[in-house]
Amino acid sequence: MIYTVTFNPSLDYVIQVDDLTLGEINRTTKENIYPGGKGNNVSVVLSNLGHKSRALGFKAGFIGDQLEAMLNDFGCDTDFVPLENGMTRINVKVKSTEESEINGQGPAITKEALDELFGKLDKLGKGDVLVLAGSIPNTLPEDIYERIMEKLDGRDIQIVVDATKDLLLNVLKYHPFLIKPNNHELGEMFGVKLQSDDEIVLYAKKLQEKGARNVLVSMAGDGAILVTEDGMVEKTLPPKGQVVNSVGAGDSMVAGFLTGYLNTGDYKKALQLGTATGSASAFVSWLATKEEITALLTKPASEYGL
Ligand SMILES: Nc1ncnc2c1ncn2[C@@H]1O[C@H](COP(=O)(O)OP(=O)(O)OP(=O)(O)O)[C@@H](O)[C@H]1O
Ligand SMILES: O=P(O)(O)OC[C@@]1(O)O[C@H](CO)[C@@H](O)[C@@H]1O
Repeated sequence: MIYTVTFNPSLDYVIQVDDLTLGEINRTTKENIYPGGKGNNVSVVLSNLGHKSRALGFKAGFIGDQLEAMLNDFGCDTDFVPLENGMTRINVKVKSTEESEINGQGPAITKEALDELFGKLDKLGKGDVLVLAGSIPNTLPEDIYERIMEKLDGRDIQIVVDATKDLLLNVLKYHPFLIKPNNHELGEMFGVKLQSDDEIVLYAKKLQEKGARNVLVSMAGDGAILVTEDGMVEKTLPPKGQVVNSVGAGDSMVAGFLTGYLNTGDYKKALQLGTATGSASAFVSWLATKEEITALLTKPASEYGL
């Protein structure tokens, strides 16, 4: 079974404001509300690609209830821990001449609620896949992903971590199956600005030296570079298209990569499917469907087990 964990899920309010001006009343020309949070997005796209998963995390207030209902409508199984106080956040994504995002702080997570989540995670075992994705509310300790991985260490669970800075660096000693920083996040972790593919590969390998098994570095419109545990270094370029909403492109890439890998056991195919899935989501108003993804594949979908 695949499990995703989103510590700070959201509803995403995606609005088009043609000419955003700070300090003025701005009017939208388009608005939509989608379920959000990185792990939840991975669950939605996995479901679109035919993989069942269970979305874990926390929900609070009526926004949390709505989030869960929307995820269930999109075919995702959820098992959220309810929080007694606070409200699941609403993240605002503004599409104008540029894309801007305002992400909420999110509700406080109590020790009891955290224990309940750990109780659910304790049931995972051999053959399960766990995706830990996104930021954590500032009420939680920075080592929370590390604690989860320490608890699950040695159970033969394939763990994917999509996080930044110390949240990611601290888990590497537990040998995550896959990590997916983008090129900016990779540079930030080492305090450098990465200028070339060679530099990206060099720093991806440094993350492997610290314990990561496979490192997938996404580069938005420039595609992605994968460095695998068996020494393969592979770059893909994204298909051409018009970006409509790139929120969730990275999460889609993770879902596509996992699907490709689980269906074929082939890292190269996983990278190709991951790239097409990321781009397919960037080219539509929300996370891509299977049809939208397969339309961007250069080989028959059956080659990826779809
Ligand atoms: N402008 C674009 N054109 C084509 N493909 C894109 C574009 N932006 C993203 N993608 C696809 O999505 C993948 C992931 O994108 P990106 O590197 O932006 O991830 P990210 O930074 O984790 O994104 P997010 O946090 O918004 O989900 C890219 O490797 C590419 O395949
Ligand atoms: O605040 P975080 O956890 O870093 O990111 C949250 C978020 O921006 O990530 C998703 C896209 O990847 C959105 O659905 C969501 O709003």
